[in-house]
Amino acid sequence: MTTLTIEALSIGMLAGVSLSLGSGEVVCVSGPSGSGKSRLLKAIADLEPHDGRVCLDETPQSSMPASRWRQQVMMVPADSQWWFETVGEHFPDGREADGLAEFGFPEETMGWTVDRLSSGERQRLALLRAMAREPSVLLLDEPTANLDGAMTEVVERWLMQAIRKRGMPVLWVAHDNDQIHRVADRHYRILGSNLELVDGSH
Ligand SMILES: Nc1ncnc2c1ncn2[C@@H]1O[C@H](COP(=O)(O)OP(=O)(O)OP(=O)(O)O)[C@@H](O)[C@H]1O
Repeated sequence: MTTLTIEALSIGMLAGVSLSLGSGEVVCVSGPSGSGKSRLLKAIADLEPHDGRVCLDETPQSSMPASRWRQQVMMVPADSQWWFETVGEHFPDGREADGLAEFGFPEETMGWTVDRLSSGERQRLALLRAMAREPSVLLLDEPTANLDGAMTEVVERWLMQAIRKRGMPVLWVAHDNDQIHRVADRHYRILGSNLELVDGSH
C-alpha cells in the first residue's frame, strides 16, 4: 500500500493545495492553459522549489535526495526528454519494455534512433520507460495529448491495468472530460489559486 500526501503546497499562482492519494487511486486535475497544472506536478516530483509538504507514505520529500525521490515519484512530462541515441538505451538493464507490442511497436523499436520518433511514439515510449523503472507514484501530464482516439483508449487501458495491479497513486492532468470520466476516481479543477473538487467525482 502506497500513499501520497500533499499538505499546504504552494507554487506559482496555486496556494495551499492539500490532497491525499491512496494506493491504486487515480486523481485527475484539469484547468485552463497556464493555470499551473504542470507546475503542480513538477513541485510534487521535486523538480521545482515550492512551499508546503509532500510525503510518500511517512517519508517527506525534504528528507530524500531529489534524484531518489524522482525515481519513486515519477513525472511523465508532456514533452519527454531523451538523452541517448537509441530508444533501448533509455530502458533499465536493456530490458525489453512491457507493453511494446500492445502500443503498436515492432520488436526492433529498441534499436531505433530517438530522433526518428514521432510525437505520438515519443509519448507512448515515455510511458513505457517510466513504468519500466517501477516507480511508486506516477504523475502524468496529458499522457495521451499526441495520440488518436483508438490509441488513446489502448494506452488508457494499459495504464489503468498497471496502476491497479501495482497499487500506484496517480495524479493525471487531463483536459478531455470523457477521458476524465473513464479513468478518474476523483477530479479536481484549478480555479484561481485553488483546487476545487468537481461534483460527482467521489
Ligand atoms: N519556472 C517558472 N517560473 C515562473 N513562472 C513559471 C515557471 N514555469 C511556468 N511558469 C508560468 O506558470 C504558469 C503555469 O504554467 P504551467 O506550465 O503549470 O501551466 P499549465 O496549466 O500546465 O498550462 P498548459 O495547459 O498550457 O500546459 C504559466 O503562466 C507559466 O508561464
